[in-house]
Amino acid sequence: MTDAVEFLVPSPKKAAWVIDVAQGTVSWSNPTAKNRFGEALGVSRDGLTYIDRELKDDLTQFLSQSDKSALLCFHWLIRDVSNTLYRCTASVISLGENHHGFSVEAYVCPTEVSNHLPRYYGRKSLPESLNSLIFMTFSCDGERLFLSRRAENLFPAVQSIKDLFAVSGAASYFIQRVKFDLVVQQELRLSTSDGVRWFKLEAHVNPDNGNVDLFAQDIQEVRDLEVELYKWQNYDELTHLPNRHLLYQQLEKAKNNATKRNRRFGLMYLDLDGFKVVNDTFGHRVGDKLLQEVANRIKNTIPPRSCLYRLGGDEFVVVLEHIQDIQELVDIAAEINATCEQTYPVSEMEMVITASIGIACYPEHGEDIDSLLKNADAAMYRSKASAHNGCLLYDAGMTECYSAYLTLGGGLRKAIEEGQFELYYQPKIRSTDEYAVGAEALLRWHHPEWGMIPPDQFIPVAEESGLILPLGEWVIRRACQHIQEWQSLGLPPINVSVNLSGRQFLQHDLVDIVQGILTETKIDPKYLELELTESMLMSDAHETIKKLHAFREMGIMLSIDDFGTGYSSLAYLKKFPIQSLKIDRSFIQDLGVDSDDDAIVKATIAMAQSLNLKVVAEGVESRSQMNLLTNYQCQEVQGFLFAKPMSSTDFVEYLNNRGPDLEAFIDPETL
Ligand SMILES: Nc1nc2c(ncn2[C@@H]2O[C@@H]3COP(=O)(O)O[C@H]4[C@@H](O)[C@H](n5cnc6c(=O)[nH]c(N)nc65)O[C@@H]4COP(=O)(O)O[C@H]3[C@H]2O)c(=O)[nH]1
Repeated sequence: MTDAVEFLVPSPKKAAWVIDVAQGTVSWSNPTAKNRFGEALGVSRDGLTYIDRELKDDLTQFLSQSDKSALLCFHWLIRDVSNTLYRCTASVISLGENHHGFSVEAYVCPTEVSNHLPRYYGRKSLPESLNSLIFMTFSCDGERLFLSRRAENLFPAVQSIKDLFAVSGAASYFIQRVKFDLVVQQELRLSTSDGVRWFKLEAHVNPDNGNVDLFAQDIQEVRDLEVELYKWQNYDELTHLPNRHLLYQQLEKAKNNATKRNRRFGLMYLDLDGFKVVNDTFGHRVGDKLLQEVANRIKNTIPPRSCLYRLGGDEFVVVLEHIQDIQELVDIAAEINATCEQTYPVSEMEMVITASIGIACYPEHGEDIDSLLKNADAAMYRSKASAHNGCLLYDAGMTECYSAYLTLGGGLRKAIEEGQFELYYQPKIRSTDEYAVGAEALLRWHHPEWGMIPPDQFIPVAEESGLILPLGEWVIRRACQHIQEWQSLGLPPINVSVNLSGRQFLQHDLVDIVQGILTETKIDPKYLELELTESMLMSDAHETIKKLHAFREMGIMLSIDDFGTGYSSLAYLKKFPIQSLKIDRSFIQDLGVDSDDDAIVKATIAMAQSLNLKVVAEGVESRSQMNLLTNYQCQEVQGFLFAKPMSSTDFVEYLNNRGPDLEAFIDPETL
């Protein structure tokens, strides 16, 4: 195969030499010939290089065929010092009066050709000797005169030279060139009995009769290889999308077009949220399948004038040319977000994955390709840090945030080691008597330089980097230690809920870790509650149910957080052994103002009760919201109306004032 490629792209430094036939010597050779062939050119004796005896005889005989020999070349095979096969092509030249020689050039010879190549041609038996090659002769008018056996098999219907060609325009051009140049070499597509294939053609006009001798070499395999190579360099193997290499090319073109025509084009940087977790948990085969599905979905969502690229991993870029205004980009990104988040049936699972998108527009957000890419990337990171499955348009302040985001990752690691984290507690209030009967543990990071960093900003970074696993374990341990401390202070035992992150929930030994912490802190498991989100339950129902049952068997309470923002299917929730659900604060916010939210909250509470689930409303800020929730028989509430999250010390004081008396205390589990 390599031979064939080399054959088509001969080295710029061709080996060439001249043979004096009468003397049987190489009378001149260029350095390439000397270096490449050494003694294969001939044996050195008395300062001369003598060619092989047999070759001398053949050349002499060839010459003796009078003038006819000059019309064709004499060919033979030779091996270079590294044993590579070359084809020598010798043309008759004059070395003085009645003194002839040969000018020789050597080309790498593909093995498949060498197998069929006769030692020479140009004698009477020429056509017969060429039967295994694709050789044809046409009259000066292009009429078929002779086809070798192999040519006959390939082109049985050919009557005229132009019938050979797949494209008639190419035929006329080639024939015209042959007429003018007399010797033509060209790569063209011919119509064979096997379909259209690429050939390397070599045509010579016979000066005696004007006939055209045509040699063809089938190079379809080489072409296929070249196409493969192009695909390999420019397309992603998994999704078949164009890759980074083509992206840069298209961006350059898009920029030039936009500058010339005073137009805009847009760039979207897409990164899947938590894809690493999918890969780590379900393996690369499932991850790959999911990537293919996502890529297909995005491809079908974007407008026809745009193009999707895969940069690698879970990163994609969309380029959109001819944008009228920036809002168009935002709308398309929102559409991508919406289609991405639908479930994906992968390996008999209903998988969920979302994408964070950063948008940059030329020329507003960068005048060169690198700045545009960098800024779209920064916007994507910003979007990911604020919430998953969102999109953000770049603005100049983001580059700063971006570097802060990157340093957060490193800072997080140090923060765990240096104990910069603290758990705050927000009371959960029983609606009937407004006593604090539980609390939610909320993580706080006291950064030595930046002060308090809210969890919304660092939890996504911790998720992405995997640091959520040690951090999440620390949260569960610390919450259990506090439960134990409060009980030893004589406070009524209350239930404390801890948020689990998606990646943490997928951790294969999570059940063992929690069991270890319970044993270590010696608390009754019923006082620990794990808050899960709907999307965690959707990823792999079978594994999830197994894990949830293991927690339930240990006596741990389970709840669904942010209910209403995901699948909101109560029927689906029936499958899981959970005890309560928390209505997301976005529904509570407009309670009494937005009748839709009222209806949703009312229906959720009613349905949850029919499933024997406790309902907690979060984000209660006003008395009117509280009154409505009590009316709808929501059992517990949480919100700034009662208390903001507070440190453990403050919470102890709070419980002393607002918690139920020990005697009057009702065990939360009996609610
Ligand atoms: N506007 C308003 N907000 C209220 C009100 N009542 C409570 N909140 C806030 O709502 C969030 C409730 O927590 P979440 O939905 O689980 O949402 C949490 C949770 O998803 C995540 N998070 C916090 N701690 C942890 C943790 O230890 N592990 C994990 N995985 N996530 C955590 O960060 C999110 C945000 O936590 P926070 O900033 O502490 O924000 C808390 C809380 O301060 C109210 O009346 N009005």
